[in-house]
Amino acid sequence: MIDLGHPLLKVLAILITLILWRRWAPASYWALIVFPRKALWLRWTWRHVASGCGLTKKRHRWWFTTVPGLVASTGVVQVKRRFQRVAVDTKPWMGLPRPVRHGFRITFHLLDGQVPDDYAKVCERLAHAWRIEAVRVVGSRPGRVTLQGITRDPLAHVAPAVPPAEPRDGWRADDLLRPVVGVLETGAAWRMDLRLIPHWMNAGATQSGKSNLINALIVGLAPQPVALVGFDLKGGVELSAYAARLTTLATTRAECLDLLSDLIAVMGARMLACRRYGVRDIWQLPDAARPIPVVVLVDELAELFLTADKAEKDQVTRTATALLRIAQLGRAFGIHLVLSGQRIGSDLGPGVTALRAQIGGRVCHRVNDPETAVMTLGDLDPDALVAARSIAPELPGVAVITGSDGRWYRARSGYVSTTAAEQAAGTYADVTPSWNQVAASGLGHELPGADTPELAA
Ligand SMILES: Nc1ncnc2c1ncn2[C@@H]1O[C@H](COP(=O)(O)OP(=O)(O)OP(=O)(O)O)[C@@H](O)[C@H]1O
Repeated sequence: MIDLGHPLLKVLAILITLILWRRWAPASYWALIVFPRKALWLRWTWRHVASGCGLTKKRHRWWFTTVPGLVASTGVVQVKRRFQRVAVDTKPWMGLPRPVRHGFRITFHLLDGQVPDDYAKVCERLAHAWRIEAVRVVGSRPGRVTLQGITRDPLAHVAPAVPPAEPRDGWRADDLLRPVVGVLETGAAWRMDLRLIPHWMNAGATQSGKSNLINALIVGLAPQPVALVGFDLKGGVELSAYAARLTTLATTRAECLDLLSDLIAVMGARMLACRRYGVRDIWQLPDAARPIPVVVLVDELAELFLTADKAEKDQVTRTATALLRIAQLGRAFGIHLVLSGQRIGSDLGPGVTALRAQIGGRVCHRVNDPETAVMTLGDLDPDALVAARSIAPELPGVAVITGSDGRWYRARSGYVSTTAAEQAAGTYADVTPSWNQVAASGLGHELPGADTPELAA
């Protein structure tokens, strides 16, 4: 007969319960079992960790001790008296760690002379010291910085993006040009905010997830009153599936050049309208007079810059100049670029380097060559480069991106199959403005002086 009260059986039952709890409800297991121990340990070791990571500062303090030799243990001064003014290492004040999904958050008070970037620079050191996957700066306000410790990669499993089921359900006015395309490593939504960062570069090796991001963008933008324009230099194989929601699609270099000229003409007309109203950009225009925003999706940017002979060189120069003009002026006039490609290196010509300087939004998926990573992220932070170079091939869709706060983040797009994106494009086909509507939108609505010859033209 088994004695159910036997201590060994009790221990076994507790162990099995813990294992099952951890497996089936990892979030509550983390918050109630693992986190309290971790939080105590973080507080207990903070002085050593802060000192090891270079976050402490020397401060002079009055120090009283009954055992003078003890003060020497700070490694600063040898004192003979019991009451002494000594230099000691001061650690930044650490708030109470708070559990979050996949980790914890802690707010620190910055010591005088410190800035949040000092913490961003030592994130990798902190992650090793705390024995966790990663540490990121997730917020700051005057005198405070909040760090998030990530205990396991939250990007390993990201829920697929679900296209809105009902037409017109898909967006709110606040979401205009701010589609959610995935999740950030911190667990927050990855919003590709075209209003804040007007142009984006989407780089990555083959099979790294570039097209998936375009699909997620199509699903996010399809319900919105925006014009989507496609440049598909892969002969249309990537974007033609979404033709129902595209205002126009160019598939050859000549077509691209014509379309770029048309976009520049539209931009010129919008410029004139803004001037007539005395405003700086289309977002300051009255709602009725605001032109339709245009999002230009370019697939395989390198194809636009490759030259085989002299005749093509002229075409490429004109294309590069047109893209650069849109990148420079497009934000104010509601024309946004999303440039995708495998190679976005300076070997494609000086046009690419100049273009990059105008593109604030960066998405760097797994890349084959360091130069594309440097080209995409190089002016962000050396740590961003390291993070991009270490994206594993088995995690397509993972990328290093610029966040709305100007910092870099690891993120992963929500999986969107071509079929789902095609379906979304079909559902919202009736939202698609024609090219004539795009060109004429916003012009002539009670425009002061609309009858002037230059505008009428
Ligand atoms: N966020 C994601 N989650 C899960 N799977 C993804 C994700 N992104 C991409 N994939 C998968 O990875 C594979 C490659 O993705 P995708 O076609 O987007 O890559 P790509 O960079 O556009 O490749 P190529 O340059 O060859 O067209 C696809 O099978 C896709 O289903």
